[in-house]
Amino acid sequence: MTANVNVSRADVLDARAAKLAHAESLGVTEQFVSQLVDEFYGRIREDDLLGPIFAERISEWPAHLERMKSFWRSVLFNSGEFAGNPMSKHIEITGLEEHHFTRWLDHFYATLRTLSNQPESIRLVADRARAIADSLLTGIAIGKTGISGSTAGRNLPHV
Ligand code: HEM
Repeated sequence: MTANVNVSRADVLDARAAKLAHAESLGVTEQFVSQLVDEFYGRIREDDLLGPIFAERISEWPAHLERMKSFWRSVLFNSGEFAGNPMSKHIEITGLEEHHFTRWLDHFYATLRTLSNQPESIRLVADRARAIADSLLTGIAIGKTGISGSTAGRNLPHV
C-alpha cells in the first residue's frame, strides 16, 4: 500500500494559514518576531562569549537582523520566505561547542520571557530554537566524531 502523496497547493496554503493563525492566537505575530530578533541580538552583541564571534563575521547588522526575521517567520509561520544554509554556516564557525549553544539558548529564553508571560507562547518559539540548536550542534559533532556525535545536544537547556 502506498501513502497518498497528492498534496495540493491549496493544502499547503491551508496548512500555512492554520499555522499562522495558531501562532497569532498565542500572540506570536510578525511584530513579536521582529521585537524578539531585535532584542535577542541586542543581548548577543553585548555577550562576552558570543558577541565577538558575531562581531568578527557580521558587518551589516540591519541586513542580518532582516535575514533572521525572515528565518523565524519561515520557522514559526511556514512563510517559506527564508532560503539559506544554517548548517553549513555554523559548521564553518570553528570551535563552536555545547557551551556556546547553551549561552545562546539562555539569552533566547530570557528574551522570550521579557516579551511574553504566556507559557504556551514561550514554548511555541523556545521549543523550535531548542530543536534547531540541537540539530546544529549535532551536525557539528557528527562532522568531528562521526555518528557517536548524534547525541550531542542532549544537555542543552529547555525553556
Ligand atoms: C552557538 C551559538 C551560535 C552562534 C555563535 C551563531 C553564529 C552565527 C553567525 C556568526 C552567523 C552569520 C554567518 C554568516 O553569515 O557567515 C549565523 C547565521 C545564522 N544563524 Fe547562528 N549562531 C548560533 C546559533 C544559532 C541557532 C541556535 C540558530 C537557530 C535557532 C541560528 C540560526 C542562524 C541562521 C538561520 C543564520 C543564517 C544562515 C544563513 O544565512 O544561511 N544560529 N549564526
